[in-house]
Amino acid sequence: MDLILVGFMGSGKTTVGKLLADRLGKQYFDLDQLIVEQTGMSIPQIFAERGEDGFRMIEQQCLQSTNEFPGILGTGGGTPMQRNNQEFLGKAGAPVVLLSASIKTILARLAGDNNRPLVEKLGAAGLADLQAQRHDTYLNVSDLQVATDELTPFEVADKIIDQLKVAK
Ligand SMILES: Nc1ncnc2c1ncn2[C@@H]1O[C@H](COP(=O)(O)OP(=O)(O)O)[C@@H](O)[C@H]1O
Ligand SMILES: O=C(O)C1=C[C@@H](OP(=O)(O)O)[C@@H](O)[C@H](O)C1
Ligand SMILES: [Mg+2]
Repeated sequence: MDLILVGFMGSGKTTVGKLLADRLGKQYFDLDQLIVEQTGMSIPQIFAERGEDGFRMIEQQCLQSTNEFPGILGTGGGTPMQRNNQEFLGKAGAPVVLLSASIKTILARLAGDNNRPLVEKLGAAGLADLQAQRHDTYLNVSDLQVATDELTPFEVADKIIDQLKVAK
C-alpha cells in the first residue's frame, strides 16, 4: 500500500482516494467496495442481516486481504476503531492520512444519503457523539491530518501530495 485514508463518514475518503489515485497514476481500493464485492451484499444489507458486529468481522477480514495491494486504500469510518485494524494500519508501511470535517460539514455532505446505516440509526446528535468518541483514535492511528471543511476534494488531494512531499 502507498497511502491509507481514514476519517469519519463523509470526510471524503472515497472521493479523495479516487482523485489521488488518478493523479498519482495508482490504483484505488475502497474497503467498503471490497466488502460489497466479497459478500455480494450492499452495506445496508449487511447491517440489516448480520448486524454491526457482523459487518465489523467482514470489514476486518477484508482489511487483512488488502495487505499486499499496491496503491491507495480508502477505509470505512469505523475501521480504525478495532484493535486488529489499528495493528494493521500501524504495520502497513504506508502513511495514514486522516481527513477531518466538522459535524456541520459532515451532516450537510451526508444529507439524503441512504447508503450509511449508522446515519439513519443515530441521527444528527448520535453522529456528533460518535465522531467525538472516535476523535482520539483517529489521531492516534494517523501520520498526517487534513481538515477538509473549506477545501474541494481536488484541493484536499493537493494538500496531501504537498504534505507528503514535505514529510519525505
Ligand atoms: N472536500 C469536499 N468538499 C465537498 N464535498 C465533499 C468533499 N469531500 C467529499 N465530499 C462529498 O461528501 C460526500 C461523502 O464523500 P465520501 O468520499 O463518500 O466520504 P467518505 O468515503 O469519507 O464517507 C460525497 O457526496 C462527496 O462528493
Ligand atoms: O463510520 C462507520 O462506522 C461506517 C462508515 C462507512 O464508510 P464511509 O466512512 O466511507 O462512509 C461504512 O464502512 C459503514 O457504513 C460504517
Ligand atoms: Mg467511503
